[in-house]
Amino acid sequence: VEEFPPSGSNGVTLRCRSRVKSSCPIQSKDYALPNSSWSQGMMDLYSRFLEMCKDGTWKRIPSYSNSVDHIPGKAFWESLKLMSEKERKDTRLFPRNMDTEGVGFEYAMFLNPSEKRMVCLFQPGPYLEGPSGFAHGGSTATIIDSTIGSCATFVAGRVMTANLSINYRNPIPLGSVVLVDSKVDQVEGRKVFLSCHVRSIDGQTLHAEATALFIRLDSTKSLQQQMSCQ
Ligand SMILES: CCCCC/C=C\C/C=C\C/C=C\C/C=C\CCCC(=O)SCCNC(=O)CCNC(=O)[C@H](O)C(C)(C)COP(=O)(O)OP(=O)(O)OC[C@H]1O[C@@H](n2cnc3c(N)ncnc32)[C@H](O)[C@@H]1OP(=O)(O)O
Repeated sequence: VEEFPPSGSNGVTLRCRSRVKSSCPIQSKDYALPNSSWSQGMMDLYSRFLEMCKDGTWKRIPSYSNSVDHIPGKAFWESLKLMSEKERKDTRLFPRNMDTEGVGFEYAMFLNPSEKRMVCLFQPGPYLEGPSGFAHGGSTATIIDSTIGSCATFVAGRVMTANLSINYRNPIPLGSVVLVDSKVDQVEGRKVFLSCHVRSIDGQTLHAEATALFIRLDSTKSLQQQMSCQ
């Protein structure tokens, strides 16, 4: 069974590995669902975006601890050949590397396919501290890269960050909620140019702005193309 994005409300996607009989599904936990560490501000913003998903304008993007679990359709099976069982078990996406809820990266992404836009609701926890009481700039770079990267992945398929340029305008208080808003500006051959703004929920504070260049790695179809075929 393959679903993308998953339609179930429990956030659990069932998939089968090619080397495993179909009676042995793998359950991947979706981390982009509310948990008890989410503040009221995070919950309100999440509900607002869920509401905007109802007419199909926006799509909630599930978040798993391993990048291969994000790849739908044929590419998913192909990717399994490229990654051993051991690698699957022993690796984790960097922003999903902490088990305790609320201490690290709490985030959820939403995609607007027609605008080629990905937003991320981000609540940085206490283990992301840089300056006292504020998020480390590296954690801000990580969430920007992940949001922009997911946006580029949606539009172009397998990509890598070639350049990421960030201007830090105002520090992000730990435990606050910010909106990371990214979009594809231009695609030229293998090059995908994107931009991003990180703002407070009320839009009054600009925390950071960024531009990025991603390079498409191969000729696989974009996730957008794959989704429209399903
Ligand atoms: C429904 C939607 C679902 C969306 C979500 C789905 C999935 C999400 C999945 C998982 C989510 C997880 C994370 C999100 C995704 C990503 C975030 C993390 C991304 C990273 O954390 S990634 C690690 C850091 N990243 C690197 O570790 C890159 C090291 N690097 C290289 O691996 C190579 O460098 C490479 C591949 C970049 C290029 O190498 P290459 O050999 O393929 O290509 P080449 O060098 O020929 O460049 C081709 C043309 O780009 C120009 N060019 C290249 N680099 C440039 C630069 N820096 N500035 C200006 N121009 C540049 C050249 O000048 C040439 O231009 P021209 O063709 O005009 O001459």
